[in-house]
Amino acid sequence: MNHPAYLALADGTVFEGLSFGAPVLRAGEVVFNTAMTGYQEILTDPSYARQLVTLTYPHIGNTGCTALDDESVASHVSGLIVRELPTPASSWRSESELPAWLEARGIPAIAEIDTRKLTRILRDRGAQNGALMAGPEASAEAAVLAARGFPGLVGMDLAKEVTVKASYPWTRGSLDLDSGEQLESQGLYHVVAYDFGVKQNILRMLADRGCKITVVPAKTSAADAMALQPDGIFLSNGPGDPAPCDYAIAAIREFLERKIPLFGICLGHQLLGLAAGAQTVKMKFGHHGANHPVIDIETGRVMISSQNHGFAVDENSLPTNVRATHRSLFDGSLQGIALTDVPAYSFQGHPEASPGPHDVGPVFDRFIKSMHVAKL
Ligand SMILES: NC(=O)CC[C@H](N)C(=O)O
Repeated sequence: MNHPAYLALADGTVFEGLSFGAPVLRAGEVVFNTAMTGYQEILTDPSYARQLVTLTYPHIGNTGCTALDDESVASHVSGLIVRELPTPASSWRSESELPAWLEARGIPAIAEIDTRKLTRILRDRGAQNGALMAGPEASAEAAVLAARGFPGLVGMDLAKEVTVKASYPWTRGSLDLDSGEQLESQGLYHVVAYDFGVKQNILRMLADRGCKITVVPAKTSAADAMALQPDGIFLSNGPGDPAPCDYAIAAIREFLERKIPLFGICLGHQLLGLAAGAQTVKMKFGHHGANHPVIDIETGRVMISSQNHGFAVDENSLPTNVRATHRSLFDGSLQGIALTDVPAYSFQGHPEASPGPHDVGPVFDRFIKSMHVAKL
């Protein structure tokens, strides 16, 4: 028997449904994600901290869960919102059912609500502050109060909350589908990767391209990072507003002065933009999905990309030494930048996909090439 669950928005709108995760109350920003696959990767993407994620695809949970699909050790998402209660898992890869998996991680989940109606609200009015309360004690009133008490993501530094406590090495690449073996990095380049909430597939894709990686905490100073003698610096994805992450912006400015190859993804892209002198803005409902077309401005090539962001670098604020390299074909927003005087690049979407299409994978190669050139 499923207990009741309530999803409340700060404007007082309440959706009543059934609980299938942990019996807890969590507040956050309510967003919608249009990806049709990859619920487990979404639920383990640390960039979703303090967000309640609505999946517009209705059949969620029917392939179960496996540790192989985790994008991080912990789950930081605040809650899950879906149309239908999950059916029993049917997949040879499945190790656990989604409801048990959510409960074990303390994540509340609501099903049997009208996710189309909710998504239309979010699309028309923008991402909303909200709260999800599930379990035998759940009440609509308590959910509304919690929704109204959530201050919103603007100004919230969450990278410092989800980052790793101590640095660690990473050399593991992707699973080789022919042999079933986990590939190992050849160790050609040493990359210091700032963990602002890193997704592991980024580390695997760097390892596949010959990088051995030292993952470091978000507040690592530029001097400490340089002491590790890296060939390049990587800035990861992560949750929250990039603007308050002043420690990271200061470190990136030093890396730019030293002209060391640098590559950023998502939050890392936004932080590079801020360090270079541009500004970031909060988007209306952001981009969360796995089919977003992005154009490479130089080549005219269009790629279908995975996206998950609610802030963006404002293209109009780019200083003269920063070039726009990619744009979203959904709303024209900036999707990539390159500095003209140093080998520093970044991409707003998710070239590592996971979940999503692999069209943008080659943007990693530009970083590898710049480390190769710097070593010559
Ligand atoms: N995936 C990310 O890195 C997200 C970046 C940032 N938290 C945003 O919402 O825009």
